[in-house]
Amino acid sequence: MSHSVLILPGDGIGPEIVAEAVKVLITLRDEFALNITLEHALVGGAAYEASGHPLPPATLDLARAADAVLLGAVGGPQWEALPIALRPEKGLLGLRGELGLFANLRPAILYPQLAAASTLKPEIVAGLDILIVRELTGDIYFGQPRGIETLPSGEKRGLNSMVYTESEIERICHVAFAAARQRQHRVCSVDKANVLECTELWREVATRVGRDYPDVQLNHLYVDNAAMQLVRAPKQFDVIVTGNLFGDILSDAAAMLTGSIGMLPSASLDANHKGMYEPIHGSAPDIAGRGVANPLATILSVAMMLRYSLAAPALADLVEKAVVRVLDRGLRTADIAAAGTETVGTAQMGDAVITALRELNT
Ligand SMILES: NC(=O)c1ccc[n+]([C@@H]2O[C@H](COP(=O)([O-])OP(=O)(O)OC[C@H]3O[C@@H](n4cnc5c(N)ncnc54)[C@H](O)[C@@H]3O)[C@@H](O)[C@H]2O)c1
Ligand SMILES: CC(C)[C@H](C(=O)O)[C@@H](O)C(=O)O
Ligand SMILES: [Mg+2]
Repeated sequence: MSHSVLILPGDGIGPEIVAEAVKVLITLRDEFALNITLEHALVGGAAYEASGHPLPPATLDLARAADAVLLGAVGGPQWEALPIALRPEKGLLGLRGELGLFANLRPAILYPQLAAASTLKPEIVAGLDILIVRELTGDIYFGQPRGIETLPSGEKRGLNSMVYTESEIERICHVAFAAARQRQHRVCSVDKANVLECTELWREVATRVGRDYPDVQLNHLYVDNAAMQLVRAPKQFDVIVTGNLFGDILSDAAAMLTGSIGMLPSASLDANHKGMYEPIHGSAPDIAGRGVANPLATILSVAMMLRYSLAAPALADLVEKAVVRVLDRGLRTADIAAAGTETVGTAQMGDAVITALRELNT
């Protein structure tokens, strides 16, 4: 069966890193019998420039029709003065919300070859393998009411609402517990139940769902402690399940444990395994256009796409093995290179992954 994949390069380094991931998809299509069709569309700032909206209806329609979406990154300083509703980030949030992509899987794995690239001591991070399960369509990101209003005094007030329903918490917790069953059978639920009622409910529901998984050990941490534990002793974690905002922040922190944010892929899934796949990093305006960004997070996102949406787990393994092989060979983009050592550019890294894929096929 043919699967359709929509490519949304986005802004900044998005087009550069996505180009390498598309090379991987095309190689798999042409040389490894992966039955896919590729479509391209605009999202984010690029779409705003072309059509006045960060998520044009045509892009949303294509995304709805696709089996999987590959997204680079959105945003940039040139769009920061726009109203929130027209900002590039709204394009991304619109896709997540409209497609119902509530389950965001963000694995943080330390490749042994990159132990020296982590800012933490090697013994703290060696063997690290965490899965952050971030709820992606609720919380303060989507809660109502929201906005900036002017009070009778003339002073302005900004407002966002942290909102979760029981069913939203339940379904993401089931994703986390099911994932833990495939791993180390441990779930840490992260909240701020000592202060916020919304997350008091989160803890209650997580505990209830946990009773369906007696073989999985559940513990709870407040988010401030969880942030501290992530840098103190990250290997204590197996699966972390948390809300949209805490998951956003904790996953960037987890990224640095692995050496670079340029290494972390993600999958955002609906209830039927339709998914959007993107690196967890942003459009990196500081390095955009220079051909130096690390494409591996995006290429590893393709591996997740193969596994979760394209029913091609063997090819997913192959892509991951190819990434390991280029790391073994010592290829390093600037973000994962030790000081003073040789680096490769975005396209060279992508080409090296393709070479490794072909070698692994023989
Ligand atoms: N999913 C997304 O599309 C997404 C995610 C985060 C931020 N953003 C947007 O991106 C823009 C920039 O945000 P930011 O600077 O806070 O975060 P960022 O993730 O873009 O960059 C943070 C730092 O990491 C570096 N970096 C990121 N990706 C890299 C890669 N692949 N290779 C090498 N280095 C990399 C950048 O150079 C920068 O120094 C903002 O507009 C923000 O809203 C988008
Ligand atoms: C760009 C922004 C909307 C996004 C988020 O906050 O979810 C990003 O930081 C991410 O982690 O994917
Ligand atoms: Mg983020």
